Amino acid sequence: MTTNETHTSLIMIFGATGDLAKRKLYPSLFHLYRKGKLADKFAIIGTARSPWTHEEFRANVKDSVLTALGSNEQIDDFASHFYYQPHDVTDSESYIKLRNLAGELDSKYELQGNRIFYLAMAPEFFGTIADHLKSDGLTETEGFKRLIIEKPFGHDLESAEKLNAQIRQSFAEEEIYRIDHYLGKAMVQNIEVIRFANAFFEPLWNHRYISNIQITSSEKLGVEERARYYEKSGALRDMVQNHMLQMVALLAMEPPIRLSTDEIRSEKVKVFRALRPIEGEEVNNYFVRGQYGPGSIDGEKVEGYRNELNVDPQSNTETFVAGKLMIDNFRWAGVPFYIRTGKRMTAKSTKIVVQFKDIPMNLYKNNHDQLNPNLLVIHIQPDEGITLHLNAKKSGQNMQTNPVKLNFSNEGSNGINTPEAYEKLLYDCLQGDATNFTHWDEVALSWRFVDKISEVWENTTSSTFPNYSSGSMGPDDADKLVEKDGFFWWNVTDLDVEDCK
Ligand SMILES: NC(=O)C1=CN([C@@H]2O[C@H](COP(=O)(O)OP(=O)(O)OC[C@H]3O[C@@H](n4cnc5c(N)ncnc54)[C@H](OP(=O)(O)O)[C@@H]3O)[C@@H](O)[C@H]2O)C=CC1
Ligand SMILES: O=C1O[C@H](COP(=O)(O)O)[C@@H](O)[C@H](O)[C@H]1O
Repeated sequence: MTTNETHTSLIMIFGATGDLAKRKLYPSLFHLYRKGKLADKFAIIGTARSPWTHEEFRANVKDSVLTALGSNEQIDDFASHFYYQPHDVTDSESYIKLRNLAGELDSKYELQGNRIFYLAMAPEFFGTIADHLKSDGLTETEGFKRLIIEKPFGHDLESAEKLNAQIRQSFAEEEIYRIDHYLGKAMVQNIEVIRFANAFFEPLWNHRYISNIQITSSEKLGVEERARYYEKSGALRDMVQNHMLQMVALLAMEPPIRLSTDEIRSEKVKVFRALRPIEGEEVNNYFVRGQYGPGSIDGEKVEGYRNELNVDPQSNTETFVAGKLMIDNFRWAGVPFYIRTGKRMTAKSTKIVVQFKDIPMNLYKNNHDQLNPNLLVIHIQPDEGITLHLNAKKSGQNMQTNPVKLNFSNEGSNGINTPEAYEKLLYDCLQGDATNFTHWDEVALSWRFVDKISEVWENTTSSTFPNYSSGSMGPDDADKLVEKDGFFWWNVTDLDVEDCK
């Protein structure tokens, strides 16, 4: 469901002085404002412990927009909608102050009692805030009330269940918007369109014609200042439980009977239910973990993970995961979905490669032509687009083949598209469209899958860490994982849309 309406709401941001708010949320809100999607009837209340005034807050918001977008047109008008209330999440009294300010702004901007609460804070506070929002009367409102909740949603299934039960005391499932920012990326949203709006893909989209699917999401950055969180999370919880599994679900799901939130989510849930559980001794046959050592990125020397700030020098935390997922249903029987993700790799790149099966016979082999497999490459970031790798005839008087690439480049959006993803998702929430947010059932099933793997990894110290150099594409075992099935990882750095023209 999407419309181009403008929307009226109060947005209350918990964690308003933090990194996410500054780098992603304020620039996204500014974009929406500039595009006329927020109209004049909106107000933002920022809250955190820092004792800022409204003016200091507005100056920070302007600064973050200027830094991210370099734009100052309409910035003063935009910033005038921002208000700040210092507040400690555990202190009941300050929720009363927030409630009073919300009431005042409701009348001033004619917000019809619509409220979005955005929890951009450390996850240990999510439950407490949700409790207070109800007990201190902030959710008693005449309009809609919606809760946007950042990742991670729990640390494992048990903690996620507890958190879910707690927030469900204050919000109904349809009022909860669990963010997975990959679901806001243009080309992730395009997966469904590519599959379900093209006559020639859907008939081929199954085990008869697809040999394997590879999803790579590599980063050049290391752990940066996030070691306190990352040491307990690792790449499996940080990237696989959410973003990687969500992409798998979109690639593997059945066509929904209609494009409604419930129908799409229900098809994704069926994929998670069909995921072959990997546990115990099987884990190391299906999954490979890695941790970066020192190396060089863009010609600059960088430290290994164990030397990063706040990281245990003996850390057993994985900064890289490669895995083979099997979806045990009729459509996907026998087709491996390979995933890999990690920090400090060669390139910042997210790509999906769908490799089709070889044709039954090569008629051109007398010319010693090696036929390349057909590939569909979906470029998620930094370049956005689609490439089809085909075989065509070489020009001239011969019957020789030549690999060719048909390319669609999503012009005008070359870069890391995270702010745009937040913009889309914020707008979806304003519209009450939860399709691109994760339902509790998806979260629960993906934790159930991931927990079995982390159980094994946490109970066995890796004797090989660090096992890949910064600036590489991960440990050798990740290559072996795919090679033992007769495949290899397609080189994502050779597959850029620009290179395919
Ligand atoms: N940063 C990013 O790129 C991403 C972040 N996320 C998620 O977003 C959330 C926020 O992350 P991030 O912005 O990086 O975190 P930060 O540590 O930068 O910000 C935390 C915020 O919480 C406030 N805060 C801390 N303790 C309290 C308290 N007791 N009462 C009230 N406010 C408090 C801090 O402000 P003050 O000190 O003034 O109180 C600050 O505004 C996390 O769940 C994270 O996992 C998800 C994806 C990417
Ligand atoms: O959620 C997260 O995602 C980022 C990667 O996001 P991207 O949009 O830049 O691809 C990752 O760096 C971070 O560790 C993780 O928490």
